[in-house]
Amino acid sequence: MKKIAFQGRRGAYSESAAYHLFGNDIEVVPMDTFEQIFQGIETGVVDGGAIPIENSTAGSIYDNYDLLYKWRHPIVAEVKLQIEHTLCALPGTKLEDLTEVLSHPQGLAQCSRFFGQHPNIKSTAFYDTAGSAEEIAKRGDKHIGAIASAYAAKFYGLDILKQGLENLPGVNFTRFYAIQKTAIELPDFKANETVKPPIKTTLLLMLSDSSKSGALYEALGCFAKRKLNLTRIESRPHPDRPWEYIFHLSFEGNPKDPNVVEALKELQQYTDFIYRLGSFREGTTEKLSY
Ligand SMILES: O=C(O)C(=O)C[C@]1(C(=O)O)C=C[C@@H](O)C=C1
Repeated sequence: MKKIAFQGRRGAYSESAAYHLFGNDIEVVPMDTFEQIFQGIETGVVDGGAIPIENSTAGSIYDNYDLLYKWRHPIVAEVKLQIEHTLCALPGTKLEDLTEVLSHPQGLAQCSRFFGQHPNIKSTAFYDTAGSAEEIAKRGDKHIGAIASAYAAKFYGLDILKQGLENLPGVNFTRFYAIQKTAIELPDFKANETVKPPIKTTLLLMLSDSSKSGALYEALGCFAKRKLNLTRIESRPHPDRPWEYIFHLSFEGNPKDPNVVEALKELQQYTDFIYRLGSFREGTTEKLSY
């Protein structure tokens, strides 16, 4: 059985992502930090990992962008999960009893409106959503609540005080990647065949002359002129070259497509570093399930 790591405690959203990405026949391995997932894959302690990369309202999970650059483990799959947060607390607690609510910073950001409406409740960052549910179950304090999944609330024996706590109920999604030690074999490219969902490719790149005006525009022209659809671009500071940036760029395209091969060849003229981090099927949108 494959061992798949995720950051957090049992019941974290990333655990649900692990099942969607690798199937139900896996052993999930909770880890304290994202870096431990990458390390575990490197040393073979686990076979793969499920990592969040961005939320549709709160934005990028920068730690994972930086770890993808550092460790270069290939991305092999993607899923977009609809995240539904609950406010949970010890059995018998009422909303009026709460003075503090713990959760992962992303969970707090995605539920910021709740704190705006309840200025007397303090929000406290904790290292993951399910871990915050576990923590309040351990502390046994009726003044503290947690923001976590309904599954986590049940798992740690808590009551659900409110459901759909996210700022935009029904439209709060987090995109997750599956990473492992080796890349997957891609389907062959056939001209005039529409593959659904399409193959996406993610690259890391650095521009060779970023001080030149239009440098990024020219580099991206390689995709535009071949009608290759860019789906995401994120820039992150280089870890040891001040004011230089690493671009994480995703586009719809199979590297076996000659059009993609040409685009990447042309891109080399404008970059002094390109690395293909992965090519995989674009993720579908799914509901939480454990
Ligand atoms: O804390 C969790 O449950 C996680 O899986 C982490 C995480 C994240 O880092 O974005 C995953 C999905 C939600 O967006 C909130 C938190």
